[in-house]
Amino acid sequence: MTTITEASTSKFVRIQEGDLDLQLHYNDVGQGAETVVMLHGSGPGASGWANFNRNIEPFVNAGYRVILMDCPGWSKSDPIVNTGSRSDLNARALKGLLDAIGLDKVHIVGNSMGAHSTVAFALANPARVGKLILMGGGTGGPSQFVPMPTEGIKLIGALYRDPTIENLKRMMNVFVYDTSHLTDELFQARLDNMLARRDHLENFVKSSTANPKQFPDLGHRLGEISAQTLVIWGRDDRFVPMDVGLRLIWGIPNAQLHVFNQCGHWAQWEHADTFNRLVLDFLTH
Ligand SMILES: O=C(O)/C=C/C(=O)/C=C/C=C(\O)C(=O)O
Repeated sequence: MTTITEASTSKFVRIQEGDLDLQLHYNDVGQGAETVVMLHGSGPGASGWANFNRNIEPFVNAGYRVILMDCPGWSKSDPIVNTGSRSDLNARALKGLLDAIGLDKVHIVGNSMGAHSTVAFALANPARVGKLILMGGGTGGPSQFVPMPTEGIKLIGALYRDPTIENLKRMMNVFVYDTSHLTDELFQARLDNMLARRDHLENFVKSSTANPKQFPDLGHRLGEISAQTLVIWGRDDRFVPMDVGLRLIWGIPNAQLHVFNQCGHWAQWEHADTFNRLVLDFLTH
């Protein structure tokens, strides 16, 4: 069996979606009849590969084609300053990507910002979604219990403004429940990703200054989503609080919620084996 690597699955595509005209980077892995798109979160240095490296192979081995889209303004995709809804921007980018590579209908796993963007995509393109998996996100808007912005989101902001290893460690230590799994190698890889694209970091700060509400509250539209939806959360999420997940299952008619104990904002990584089994079972039945 050939080893799956970032380099061997790396692809670029030019998309034109209305006034959105840019080059996107994505990874295309496996050859299944059904496709799972994975959308990463908004932290500095995030990418599809960085967010989902513990999930790609199990999905491919289960027979799925996996597409990891790097959102505009992240990783090897083109830079952008975004002053409107970033959820809508990413949804338009995903539509452009799917059109360009000829995919009609996909399942989507969205992490945090990726989950906000998944909901925006499903609302705009209901016929093109199979099942949805929303993790640590799905809509912006307030928590009923936790002051916002949360401590995690404040640390992301600090890291974007001042991308040092110290600020990265401060953020990552709040990111996960069990920090003993955060290795120097992981910190270094993430720091390298961040510093490779200072233009992305600067653009994120410009975007958030121009429009602090990059992820609007889509709560009032959740009832329009008919797709079967699995919402996954970490009980100890200090970035996007768990009660946002309760709002999602209140709003989306065909939604169920799984909460991981001892889990922060990265369920797909912190509880990878259970996460993979749970999602693959949900996709199959
Ligand atoms: O502000 C929000 O609602 C969303 C925040 C995020 O998307 C944070 C995600 C962070 C990561 O997943 C990462 O890998 O940095």
